[in-house]
Amino acid sequence: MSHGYDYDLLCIGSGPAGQRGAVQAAKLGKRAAVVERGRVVGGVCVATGTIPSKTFREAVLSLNGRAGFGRAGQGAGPVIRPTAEGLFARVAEVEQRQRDIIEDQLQRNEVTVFKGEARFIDPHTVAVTSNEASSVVTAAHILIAVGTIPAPPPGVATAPDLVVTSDELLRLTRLPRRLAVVGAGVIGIEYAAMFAALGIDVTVIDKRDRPLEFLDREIVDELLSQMRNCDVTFRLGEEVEQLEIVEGPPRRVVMRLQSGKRLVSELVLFCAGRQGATAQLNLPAAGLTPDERGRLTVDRQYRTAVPHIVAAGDVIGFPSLATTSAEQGRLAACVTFGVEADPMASHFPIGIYAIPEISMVGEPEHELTIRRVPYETGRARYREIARGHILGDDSGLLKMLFHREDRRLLGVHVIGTSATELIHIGQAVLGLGGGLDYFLTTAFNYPTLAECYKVAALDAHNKLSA
Ligand SMILES: Cc1cc2nc3c(=O)[nH]c(=O)nc-3n(C[C@H](O)[C@H](O)[C@H](O)COP(=O)(O)OP(=O)(O)OC[C@H]3O[C@@H](n4cnc5c(N)ncnc54)[C@H](O)[C@@H]3O)c2cc1C
Ligand SMILES: NC(=O)c1ccc[n+]([C@@H]2O[C@H](COP(=O)([O-])OP(=O)(O)OC[C@H]3O[C@@H](n4cnc5c(N)ncnc54)[C@H](O)[C@@H]3O)[C@@H](O)[C@H]2O)c1
Repeated sequence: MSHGYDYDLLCIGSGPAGQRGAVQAAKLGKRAAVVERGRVVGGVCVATGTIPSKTFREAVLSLNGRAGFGRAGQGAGPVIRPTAEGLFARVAEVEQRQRDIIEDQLQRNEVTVFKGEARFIDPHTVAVTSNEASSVVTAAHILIAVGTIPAPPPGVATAPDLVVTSDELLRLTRLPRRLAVVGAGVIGIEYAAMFAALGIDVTVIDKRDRPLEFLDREIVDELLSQMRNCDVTFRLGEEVEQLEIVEGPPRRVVMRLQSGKRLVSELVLFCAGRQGATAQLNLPAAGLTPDERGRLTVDRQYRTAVPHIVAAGDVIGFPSLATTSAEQGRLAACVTFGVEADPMASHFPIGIYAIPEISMVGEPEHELTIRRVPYETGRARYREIARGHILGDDSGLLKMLFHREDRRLLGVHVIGTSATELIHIGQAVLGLGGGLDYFLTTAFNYPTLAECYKVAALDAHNKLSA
């Protein structure tokens, strides 16, 4: 089918979507290649996103000596003053290991890797340009998996010591005493929690009145309360209009808010959304037009408006997670080569690696209320659970929502130690269409946090029987 082309599938971008798309094509016996403009393979996921941020979090937690709450150096023992160098060393080590694994996997599957920036010449032809070389590659099919870049801060360019996005944050050479975080999305909340746990004064500014609106409100309220206990200040309902650098000494950043206020900070993390990384692709040459945030629209089979070009991962928008991007990339490759593959399950979990961590699957309470679905809640607090005591986590909470009539599980919401792991029990039950009776009749290992499921189910059962 692809006679005359260099490759059967060319994936632009080597993040989770591009990698999985290429490997899936190779497994189907196709000639696959990946183009990556970054120094190394792995995408935002390995270079600046998921892997570095989660490794940094572990480094912070190991300083605190437990999965949680309070600030570095508090509690027993001498005060520890962490250094940027010490914290980031582990990040670099894990990133390198992840890259080795990905490179090895691509090599094993005979996927060619082109280093350079891809730019369409025509719908089947891409120019790949780097400082060292340039080449032209043709392909029968193309997977656009270029991911996203941070929205730029208004008014200033990023400056390593004053204004950073999540791309530069973990390259700081010293830790600040105060940090302002603009944007209380997932990135802002995660990093605010991590820096606060290091004893840094953190202020979070967001134009919305409630952060993380897609999560269950009870869980978000609990998170904000725990973050406030860690001295994080939230300025909600405040829009940052402009950033300005004031030459010192000391040099400072001034944030002008729409309300007329001015806030001064020694370092600003600007994480107020991300946009599709399509600006350099010359999409018109391929016959494609991105939306106003640089993203591409696809159908349920990841096809763009041009039949032989598919797109997957963050560049197509929600849910923009590493795991869903990888699965989309794999499915897009299957679709491309006419291989039957079940669509991705609709119930995928969301994990927010704040301190404490949060995870959810299914629907939050306010969505059920809006849709007038009759439901009952069951709660288990870690302080009632033996494993919670052993871990020293008294503030964790697991909440399940069941349909009042047929007792189906509708949603699970967890805040506390291992929430992002614990959620998968709920995900399996939800995905298999199970409900209250499963939890009432099953037994879990003891002492584990899984016991929360039993306790929460009994709580819901008692309410439904009352
Ligand atoms: C700070 C942060 C933390 C995150 N934490 C989590 C988390 O905990 N859990 C989670 O599930 N998700 C997390 N994410 C999201 C996750 O990283 C993304 O969903 C995932 O990386 C998207 O994969 P992708 O393959 O679509 O694109 P990306 O990983 O963004 O990869 C795209 C690649 O394409 C390359 N590229 C772009 N344009 C071109 C071009 N013209 N030519 C050649 N190459 C090009 C880029 O250099 C990049 O390497 C986080 C993101 C950030 C920013
Ligand atoms: N654990 C995870 O799964 C994880 C972790 C980190 C990032 N991610 C991914 O990264 C992306 C999140 O990126 P993000 O947090 O930058 O974006 P976001 O869009 O989620 O949040 C941006 C926030 O900034 C606020 N904002 C925008 N402009 C503002 C302004 N001028 N002043 C004040 N507030 C402003 C918005 O109200 C919003 O709350 C998502 O796609 C997410 O899926 C996922």
